[in-house]
Amino acid sequence: MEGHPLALHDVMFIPALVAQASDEQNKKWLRRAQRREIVGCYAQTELGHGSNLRKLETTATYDVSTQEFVLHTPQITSLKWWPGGLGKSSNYAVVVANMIVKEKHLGPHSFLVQLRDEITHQSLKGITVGDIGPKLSFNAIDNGFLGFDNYRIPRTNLLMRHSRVEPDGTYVKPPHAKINYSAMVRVRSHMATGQGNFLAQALTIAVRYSTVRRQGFIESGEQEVKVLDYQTQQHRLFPSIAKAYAFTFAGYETIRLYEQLLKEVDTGNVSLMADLHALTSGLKSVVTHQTAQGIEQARMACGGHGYSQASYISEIFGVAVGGCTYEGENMVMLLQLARYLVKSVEQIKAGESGKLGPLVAYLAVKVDGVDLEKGVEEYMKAFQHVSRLQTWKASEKFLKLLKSGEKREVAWNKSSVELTRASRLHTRLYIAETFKRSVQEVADPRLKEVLTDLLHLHVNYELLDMATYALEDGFLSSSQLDYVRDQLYFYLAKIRPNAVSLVDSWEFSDMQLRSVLGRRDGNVYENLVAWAKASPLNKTDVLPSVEKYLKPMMNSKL
Ligand SMILES: CCCCCCCCCCCCCCCCC/C=C/C(=O)SCCNC(=O)CCNC(=O)[C@H](O)C(C)(C)COP(=O)(O)OP(=O)(O)OC[C@H]1O[C@@H](n2cnc3c(N)ncnc32)[C@H](O)[C@@H]1OP(=O)(O)O
Ligand SMILES: Cc1cc2nc3c(=O)[nH]c(=O)nc-3n(C[C@H](O)[C@H](O)[C@H](O)COP(=O)(O)OP(=O)(O)OC[C@H]3O[C@@H](n4cnc5c(N)ncnc54)[C@H](O)[C@@H]3O)c2cc1C
Repeated sequence: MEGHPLALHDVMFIPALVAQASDEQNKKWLRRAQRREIVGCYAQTELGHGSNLRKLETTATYDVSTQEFVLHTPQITSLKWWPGGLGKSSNYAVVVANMIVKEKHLGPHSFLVQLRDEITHQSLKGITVGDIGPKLSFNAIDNGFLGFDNYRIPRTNLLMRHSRVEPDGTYVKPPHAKINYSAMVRVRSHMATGQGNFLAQALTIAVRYSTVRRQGFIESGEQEVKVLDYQTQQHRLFPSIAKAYAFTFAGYETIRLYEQLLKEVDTGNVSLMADLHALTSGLKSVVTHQTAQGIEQARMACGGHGYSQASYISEIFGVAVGGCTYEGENMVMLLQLARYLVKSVEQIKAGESGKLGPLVAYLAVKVDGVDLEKGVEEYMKAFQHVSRLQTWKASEKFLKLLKSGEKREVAWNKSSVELTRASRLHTRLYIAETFKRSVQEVADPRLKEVLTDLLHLHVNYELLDMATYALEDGFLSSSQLDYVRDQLYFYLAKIRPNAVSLVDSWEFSDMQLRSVLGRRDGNVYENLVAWAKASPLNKTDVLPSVEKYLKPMMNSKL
């Protein structure tokens, strides 16, 4: 859970080679990387810039006389900073640098760079590399810094699957300007399943513990109740169980799309790139945020013991919440999706609705009202309505500011909170729709019934959470919202008997969970005592600090 120093080798280094190095280059590098003869990382972010890639400062200047690139770190802010596995483990890196050929700045490009000697592992001359120090979590990963002092690499170390620099310095452009961002798009495509998994771990711990923990009464005179029987506890945990399933289903879809994109790009078709970028930008942001919230609620649902490291939930939280920042800070990525939404609105206004992609076609179709009692399809229409309403409002705000003479960037900034709201609603619609589609495809009728209950819980919870938007233009009445509330409480109670099975079905082993509270056998109290006794502070009855500090204080006459 704390991460692994070679994680980025598998998660980004190899995928960057697969997607960006030419077949010829990969004959040299890929097998070696796959066999772990070389260990790599993905070095893009710098001390001064992470979000705004166009302003990366590390330069790779082509020297036509030697047919080499000269990598250089011009100032302190240009140091690579954060890459996982860079500090101590990697001897190679895919380095993203601003490429300069014949004095022309050609923007960020990826290079394979050797950092350390393959035998001694010592850093090479011209390279400064090290670890950036302890972090909130992920402390088994050596996130690192890296500087170059006019460090030379062969021309052929530019990853040349999509763009090339010929020996004479002729630049051959890629088929899409952002094709070199593919390693990030890949991780973003996988993040919904990854985050769903983190949320599932925390929920497994909290739900199991909530059936062991007895406290208080619902009806007087009986045995104290399992805390999972409280409606508030169910409300805290069950909607997140639904989300963990929903994120996993949505993630399967984005992984499939990414695989499809890879194949299409290889045949020169880059048409899916904009759609997948918009989709994964929004999904990564919403999923990481809701996962962090869900894990924190799971921790609190365990009361005092949730705060102990014995719960292990704090470590899961620390790792998962990193996802709000890595692979694109959430606000920044929500605004990437917003660009796509605003463009879609502009297309509709220009009478080109027919050109809209399937995920945004609903923006052009108005619905007057819904009958929620008819079922989930009507909820989908309600989600579409709130997302459409907010997307149009935010877009109109931006377009009006533009028309009034504001510069594009200023108008964008003044509309950005509203735009991020639109992106979230659009993404939550996507999650609900993929959840619905996935449940409909389940073949086993008993499984389908339980998952359908979760789906109903999800759509009621989500609609209630978006109620402000739905009430704003009178789309939903307050009596409809009362119906949604009643449905929500109905499904909380209906799911209760299946709650443990729903979390057990994720099949985390005790070794994976590392939680005293979440033990499969439920022997929480005995093991909490054993865990506490094993604390380093309990190795001796009297600590040295007693002689050193406590006694002088206690014996002092002052
Ligand atoms: C089995 C595999 C497992 C996989 C992973 C599993 C994950 C599960 C968790 C397990 C944990 C494991 C370890 C943890 C790993 C952590 C690793 C972290 C790594 C990193 O963080 S790497 C660094 C990541 N950095 C970023 O993400 C930076 C964010 N910034 C950007 O991406 C860009 O700068 C930008 C997108 C915000 C803006 O780019 P730019 O300035 O160049 O572009 P513009 O804003 O001007 O936009 C111009 C148009 O280009 C389009 N665009 C941008 N990007 C793309 C893209 N990628 N694809 C297609 N199109 C793109 C914009 O939309 C614009 O289009 P428009 O038409 O003009 O609107
Ligand atoms: C655990 C972890 C692992 C990482 N691993 C790697 C790795 O392997 N390789 C690698 O290269 N990098 C890695 N990173 C770096 C990571 O990708 C960046 O930190 C991330 O992209 C955010 O960029 P930043 O730090 O520049 O944030 P900043 O952009 O400085 O964000 C600060 C604030 O500014 C806001 N902001 C910035 N730009 C805008 C904008 N245009 N509009 C509105 N608001 C804006 C943000 O929303 C945020 O609130 C890792 C980071 C972490 C935490």
